[in-house]
Amino acid sequence: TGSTRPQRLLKAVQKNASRGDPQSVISAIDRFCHSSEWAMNVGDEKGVILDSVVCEVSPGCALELGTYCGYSTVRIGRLLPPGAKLITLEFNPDYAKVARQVIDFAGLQEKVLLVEGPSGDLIPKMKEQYGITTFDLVFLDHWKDRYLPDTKLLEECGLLRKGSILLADNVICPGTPDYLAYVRSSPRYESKYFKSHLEYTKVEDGLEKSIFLG
Ligand SMILES: Oc1cc(-c2ccc(F)cc2)cc2cncnc12
Ligand SMILES: [Mg+2]
Repeated sequence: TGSTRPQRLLKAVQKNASRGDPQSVISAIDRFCHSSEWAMNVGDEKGVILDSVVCEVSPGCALELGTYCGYSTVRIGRLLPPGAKLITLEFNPDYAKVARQVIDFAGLQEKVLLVEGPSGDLIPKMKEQYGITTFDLVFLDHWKDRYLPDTKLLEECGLLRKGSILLADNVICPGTPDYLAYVRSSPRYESKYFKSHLEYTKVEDGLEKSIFLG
């Protein structure tokens, strides 16, 4: 039987990147996606915006919803301050299997905890199972119909604090209209749109950055 796209992406990392060098892992995946096969990583253009938000927030505790192959996990993990942790949730076991190997190849396994399962089930367990008080940064990059319910769940579970930052991918393409309407109209958020392009294409997309006001 043939390989899957995530497996071919992993092979490209193992072939073209250097073990323990996160930047080389990022570059190898971007090269694979530009020249070989498109894949739904946040990509290099939106990735620069992600990097700038991670550096600005400098989170002690971050959450990623939607790991896929671990590209944005590595982008975030490489910029975390010493002792900081990133929890990343992935529903698809085949994606999780590849992502673990990409994260390990980058040498970030001490900073990153990948948890397999549906975000709606895992978020309510964050405090008791992983000792989380609140998240300083949440990167939303999973199924578009889960952005709004998971955001409300984070609020209800007391996992956001005054100043927590939500950064959402794909708010234009594929689009998350209910989430955008919510964070842009709610008095509990201050929201800003960063215009960009769908990874590895010229199609418009962007990131929405929302500050939770408490
Ligand atoms: O960044 C992304 C892009 C796309 C996507 C797929 C097909 C298409 F035509 C356009 C966009 C889907 C995603 C699902 N989860 C997380 N991120 C995604
Ligand atoms: Mg995305």
